[in-house]
Amino acid sequence: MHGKPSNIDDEQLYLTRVLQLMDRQIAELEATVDDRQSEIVEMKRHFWDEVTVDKDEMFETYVSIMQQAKDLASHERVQAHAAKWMNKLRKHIDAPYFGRVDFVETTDPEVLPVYIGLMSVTDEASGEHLVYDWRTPIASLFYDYAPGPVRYRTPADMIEGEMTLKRQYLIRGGRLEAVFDTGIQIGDDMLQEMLKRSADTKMKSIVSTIQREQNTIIRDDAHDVLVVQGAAGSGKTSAAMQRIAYLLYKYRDSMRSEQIVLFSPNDLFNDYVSNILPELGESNMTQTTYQSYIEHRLVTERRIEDIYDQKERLMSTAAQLVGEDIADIESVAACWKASASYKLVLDTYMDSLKREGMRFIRFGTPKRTIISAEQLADQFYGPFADWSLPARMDKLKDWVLTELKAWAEREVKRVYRKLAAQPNYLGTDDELRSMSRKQVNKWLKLMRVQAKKLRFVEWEEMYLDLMRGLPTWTEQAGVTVQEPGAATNPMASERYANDIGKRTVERFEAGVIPFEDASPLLYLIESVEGFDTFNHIRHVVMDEAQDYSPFQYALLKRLFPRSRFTILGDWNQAIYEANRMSSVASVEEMFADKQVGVIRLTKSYRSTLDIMELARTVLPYGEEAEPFNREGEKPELHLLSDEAERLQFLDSCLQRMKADKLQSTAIITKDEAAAERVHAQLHALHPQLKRVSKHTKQFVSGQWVVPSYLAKGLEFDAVIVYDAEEQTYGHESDRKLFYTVCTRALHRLTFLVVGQPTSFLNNWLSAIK
Ligand SMILES: Nc1ncnc2c1ncn2[C@@H]1O[C@H](COP(=O)(O)OP(=O)(O)OP(=O)(O)O)[C@@H](O)[C@H]1O
Repeated sequence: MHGKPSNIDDEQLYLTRVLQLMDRQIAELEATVDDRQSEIVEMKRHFWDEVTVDKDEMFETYVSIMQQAKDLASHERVQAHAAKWMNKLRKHIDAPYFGRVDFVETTDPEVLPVYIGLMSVTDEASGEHLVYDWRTPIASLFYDYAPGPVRYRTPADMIEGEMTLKRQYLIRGGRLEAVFDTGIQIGDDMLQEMLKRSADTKMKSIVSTIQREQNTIIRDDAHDVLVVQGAAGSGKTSAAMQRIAYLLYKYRDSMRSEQIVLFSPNDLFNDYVSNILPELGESNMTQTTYQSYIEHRLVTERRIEDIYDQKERLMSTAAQLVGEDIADIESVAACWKASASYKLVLDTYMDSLKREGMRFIRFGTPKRTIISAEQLADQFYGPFADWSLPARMDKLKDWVLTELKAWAEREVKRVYRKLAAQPNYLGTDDELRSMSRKQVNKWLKLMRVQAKKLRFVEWEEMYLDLMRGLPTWTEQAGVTVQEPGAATNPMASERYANDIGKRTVERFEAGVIPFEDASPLLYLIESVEGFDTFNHIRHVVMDEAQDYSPFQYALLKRLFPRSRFTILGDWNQAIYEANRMSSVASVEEMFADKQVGVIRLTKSYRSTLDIMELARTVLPYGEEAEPFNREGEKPELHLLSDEAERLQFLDSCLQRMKADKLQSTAIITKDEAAAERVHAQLHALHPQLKRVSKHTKQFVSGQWVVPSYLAKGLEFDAVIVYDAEEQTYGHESDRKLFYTVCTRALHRLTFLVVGQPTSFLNNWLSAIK
């Protein structure tokens, strides 16, 4: 492009040119797709006609078949590629670009206008790049600089020059609706426009308004582990999604979307973010949760408690102890079992297993033992004793397989003799042999699977051995059990260890593996069996990373040894006191053997200025969160005389939100029981009202009742905090939970209170008096 469009008419002409080119390309690709489709159909129909089948020349026949198959595959590849490109053009033709920078390279006086969009558009006839993909190196100028001296890095070089213009466009349905010339930040006007919008059902991409600090996250390539601490609503999740799209573009020849894994808090959140990559023209990555990995890996008949059940349990025991001056043993146990100190206890226990303590499961049929538990232990602690634990397991497996084979040979003969000795005629000799083999193979097959999967250890029983002797093991490990933040006290420690051990045994006996025990149990199993690894995974993204314990980090790190990590968290929102990495510094320590980068996002985009200012008073000592200057309704607090009046008021709130056409409203209760109650009471009047539970899989717009901890990571146009009283949010440990709840609101925040408002609101209430 020579000569730059400088006024609105020129811009209109440029857009028309781009649209015409895209239209032409779509038409050409359509023709290619259709042609190839008919050719493929023809080739498939006449595949054998084209092959020369020559009985005497088998090699020639083989070559001929291979050639035909190769031609077919090549046609199919071309067709798939053309179809993909065509769909991309169709998708982006409504708004082919959103930004432009004019760049003059130091070594060349010509002005290069760089239009930036979601995909590149090139005029192949002239070789001109009419639109650059937002992920190209030159496009980074748009996100990083104001007009003036600039530079960007290409794979080969650093290019320097000057930016003479920075412009943004609002294009909808192929029509140019607005043009803004912008300065340092990507137009505040544009961002205001974006942020004023209603919360949609799914998270949206932010490509056209990525901020400079977010761009450093998206394009960072220097670190193996990138840790992002970002205030609530600072765009951590959004930036992470764009980062994945960026990496898929940059490494398009070597990285596929399935090689990227997103660990998110739950299925609902996974659904919430599932649209972004397809919107950006990429396939979705693998999305999972830590719980689903644990459930896949721990083969057990017991129910594995998840973090939400644990939270409910801890909230209810804490509520029972309000005002009492005794330690909450449930909370002490949950915190301690997620700590590095408990890991030392497990390591000590594991060390002892080298000498004794392994519990094995016999091999055999229900009636007959083939290899007893004692024989297995004799091998493990006898001939294999010099090897490491995983090597011993491997050797034991081989030994078992050999023993089983020998048994099977003996058993087939025995069964055959038994059948042959029967007075009734059962079949020919061959038939009798085959019957005997079949009978034995049935058991052999089962036992071989058991051996190959190393399912011959009673792991849960061993874990309970550890629990029964917990005070001793703790002492041997040289650590103490203590309340979080309390001073070391060996007497109290022994009592705690004893109590914790007993309670754990009781829970296991009741058929439940508590959440705090699931990761340690898996750690025990994997340390002895050898660790599971997913070597093909290239990148792991952990969202809500403050909610993972050191144990979980250690497991994930080992699971993905060849992967880079993007770790996003907000330590202000660490609502699982019992299960968390204490700080960004501890994450850095965890990955001390890798190149770690830390980025802090302090600006918050989600909520209005008033909501963010309120949130800041809830957490005065938290990490900085600078609100984006967006006006809205002031947060409200309503004092109500009783539960009946609260429900009545809620009913009118819901009606108002509906009349105001808000797309999404959340009534946030502290716990699940309250959510169930509110939903049951209001459902008749508001049949559209839905309740979120940990089993909810789909995020759709509308009116919801949500327990506090499940609202994490999500956002709503309006949030009504159902039970904002001291009685509910009265404990210091609820402060971050309350902060998290308040920061879910984009435009409106309402507190309902029966009794005394929570003291977390005191600062705000005195400020607005
Ligand atoms: N650069 C941006 N342009 C437009 N919108 C943005 C930008 N950055 C963030 N947002 C919007 O701000 C909101 C919050 O973003 P996001 O959910 O990614 O933040 P977060 O840091 O993960 O939040 P939290 O930790 O509170 O869950 C979203 O609505 C997102 O679209």
